[in-house]
Amino acid sequence: MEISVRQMYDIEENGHKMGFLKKFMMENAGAAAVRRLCERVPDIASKEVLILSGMGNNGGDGLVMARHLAGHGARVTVILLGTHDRIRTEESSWNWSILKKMPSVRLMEGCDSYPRPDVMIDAVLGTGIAGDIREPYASAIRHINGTECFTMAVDVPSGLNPETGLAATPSVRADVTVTFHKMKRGIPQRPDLTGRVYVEKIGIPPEAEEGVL
Ligand SMILES: NC(=O)C1=CN([C@@H]2O[C@H](COP(=O)(O)OP(=O)(O)OC[C@H]3O[C@@H](n4cnc5c(N)ncnc54)[C@H](O)[C@@H]3O)[C@@H](O)[C@H]2O)[C@H](O)CC1
Ligand SMILES: [K+]
Repeated sequence: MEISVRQMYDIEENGHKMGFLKKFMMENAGAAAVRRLCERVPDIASKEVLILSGMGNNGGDGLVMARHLAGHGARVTVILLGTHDRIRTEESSWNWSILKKMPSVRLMEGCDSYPRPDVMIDAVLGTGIAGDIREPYASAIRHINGTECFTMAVDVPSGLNPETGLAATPSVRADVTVTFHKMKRGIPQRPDLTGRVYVEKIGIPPEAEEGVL
């Protein structure tokens, strides 16, 4: 079943009000994405992974992935597309503060030149996308598309509108996309951008869908 972005936000909100806090959803989202990544890239411990994280919760999912990937022995760099004081949500800031205590993960706040990794994680933009892509997000997306390496998009390839299926210029072209809870209706419209799509449950109680679906 495909759902709208509005329905996804309402389900998330209901789950949060039930006490299944958004930070738990984010933890499960990042962990599920890493499990899929390890399936697709079995020798992850020998890999250089670059995570490009935006300032919203899509970026927060990327921060969770950084911690899990460090646990798997990967060499992880996170580029936050702004400064940490401009992170927009409590759950994402919370994950950033954990990474600050982890020398095993290289953290950068903004950057002039991007490292060239073996694996790229697109955690730039998710369901919060609105309008034309602004900087520094646009450059980050162009960088992702300019590398040949294996690319995983978190929730939706950045630039693709998960409601309408319309793709901004630029939009990420991913090898795989891991989306959360249920398929958002715009995602299956652009297999050329998403690559293979996995839909992962993130622990939201089914009761959170009552009155929404
Ligand atoms: N579905 C769930 O239950 C869960 C989803 N998670 C993840 O959260 C994101 C949605 O997070 P949100 O903070 O609402 O939005 P984004 O991160 O996608 O973007 C907000 C961020 O981006 C800026 N922005 C928006 N449009 C543009 C643009 N055109 N150009 C540049 N910048 C833009 C905006 O200003 C904000 O800073 C969802 O996709 C999932 O990945 C939860 O982690 C778990 C639960
Ligand atoms: K993304």
